[in-house]
Amino acid sequence: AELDNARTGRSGSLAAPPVQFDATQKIDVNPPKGTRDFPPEEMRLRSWLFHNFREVSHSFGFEEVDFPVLESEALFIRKAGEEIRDQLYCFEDRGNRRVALRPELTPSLARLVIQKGKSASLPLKWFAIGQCWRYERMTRGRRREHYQWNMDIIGVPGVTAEAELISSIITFFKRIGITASDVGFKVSSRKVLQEVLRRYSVPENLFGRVCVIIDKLEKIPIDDIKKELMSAELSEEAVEELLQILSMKSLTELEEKLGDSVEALEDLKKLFSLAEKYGYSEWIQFDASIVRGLAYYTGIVFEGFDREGKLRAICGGGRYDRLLSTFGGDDIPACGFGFGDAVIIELLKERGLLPELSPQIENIVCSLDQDLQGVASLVASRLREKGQSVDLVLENKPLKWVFKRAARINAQKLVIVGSAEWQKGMVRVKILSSGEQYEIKVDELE
Ligand SMILES: OCc1cccc(Br)n1
Repeated sequence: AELDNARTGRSGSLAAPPVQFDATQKIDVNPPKGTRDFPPEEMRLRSWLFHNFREVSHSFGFEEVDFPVLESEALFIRKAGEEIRDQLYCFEDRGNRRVALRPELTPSLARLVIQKGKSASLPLKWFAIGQCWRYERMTRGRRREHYQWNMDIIGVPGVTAEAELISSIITFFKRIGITASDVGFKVSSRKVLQEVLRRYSVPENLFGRVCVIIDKLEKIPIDDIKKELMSAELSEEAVEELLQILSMKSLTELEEKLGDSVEALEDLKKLFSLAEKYGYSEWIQFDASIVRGLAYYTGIVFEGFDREGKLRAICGGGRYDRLLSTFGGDDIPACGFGFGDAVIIELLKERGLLPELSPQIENIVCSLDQDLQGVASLVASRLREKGQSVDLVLENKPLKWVFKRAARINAQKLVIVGSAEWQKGMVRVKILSSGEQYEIKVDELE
C-alpha cells in the first residue's frame, strides 16, 4: 500500500507528495555527476570486457553470484579510517533504515556465505561483476561508480588459493593482449607488518588502521605517514623500523631482517614457488610496501600495476581470513580480488589494444510496397526461427534509406520483399559485401 501510494501519489499518511513535472521545465539529459551512460558503442566495449571476465572465471571453475547494489550501511562500517568509509554513498530510506550503495562486493559476498552457512560446501569459488559506488566530492572530478569484477575463494587457508587467483587475472590479461612487459603484480603479505607490530608490542586492534595508513605511502608526504603512525600509538623506533622494512624489494633481504621462522616468509616463498609452476614468475615481484587500502586483509596482498607507471592500480586483492567472523560467522579463510572497469580501458587505449567492435547483424529485411509489410514480418520471423538476427524495416522507406541503414548497422544480407518476386513465393537477397544477389523461396532462406 505504501509503495502504491507513493507511486500513485494517492493521499494518505505514508504517501509521498506526487512529484510534479513542470512541462516547461527542461530536464538535464546528462547522467548524474560521476556516473556514465552506456550508449551502444560504449556498451559493446563494456560487454566485450565483461565477456572476457566471465570466460576466464568459468575456465577457472568459478560460479557467478550477485547481490543488491543497496546494502545495510552496517556492512561497510569499519573503524580503520579507510577512504572507502569516508566516501560511503549512504542515506536513510523511507523506513528510517541506514542503507548504502555498495562501495565494494566482498562484504556482500561474506554476508551471503554466512547466510548459506553449512549448506555451502567449501571451498566456494564465486565471481561477480557488479556496479560499486562512492560519494566523492566532485572537486577531483572522479567517477562515483564503476563496475568491478571479483573472484573469491572461500574455505582454502593455503596460498594455493592466492596463486590460483593471480593466475586467473594473468589469464585474463593474456586473453586481451596484455603481456608481462605491460603489467606486473606487486606481492607482499600483511603478516610482515603484523610481525613487526608484534615485535614492538603494538596492540592487535590497531593492525587494520596501521595498514590503511601504510597504504598511503607514495600518495601523501612521508612525514604525514609518520605523524599518522605516531598518532596510532607507534613509537618513533617502531615507525622507523617499519618504514625500513616496507622499502624492501627482496625476500632474501626480508629474511635477513626478520629471520626465517616468520610465517609471512613461508607464505611468500610458497607463492613464488607456485608461480614458477604456473609459469607466471615473470609477472610477479615481491614489494613489502604493498598493503592495499582495505582494513580486512590479513595475509598475502597483491596489486596489478602498469609498468610505465602512468596509471593507478589496475586491480588488487588478498587474503581476508577474519572478515566472516567479524560479521558473526564462523572463522572461514577467504581470499579474493577486485578488478575495476576503468583503469584497464585506459591501459588498453595506451597500448593501442582496444578491440574494434562494430554492430553485428546478419539480415536487414524490407518490403518495397507497404501492402507487403506483413510479408516482410513473416520473412523476418522465418529467419529468426532459424537463429538468424534480423533488423526489420518497420516503415515504408525508399531503398536508398534501407541501404544507408544496412551500412550503418553492418548488415551482411539485404532481404527485399517485392511484389513480382512474392507472386512466385520468392524474395530477393543481396550479399552486401560482394553485391552478389539472387532470388530464393522463403522456406529455403538460411
Ligand atoms: O575503487 C574505489 C571505488 C569504489 C566505488 C566506486 C568507485 Br568509481 N571507486
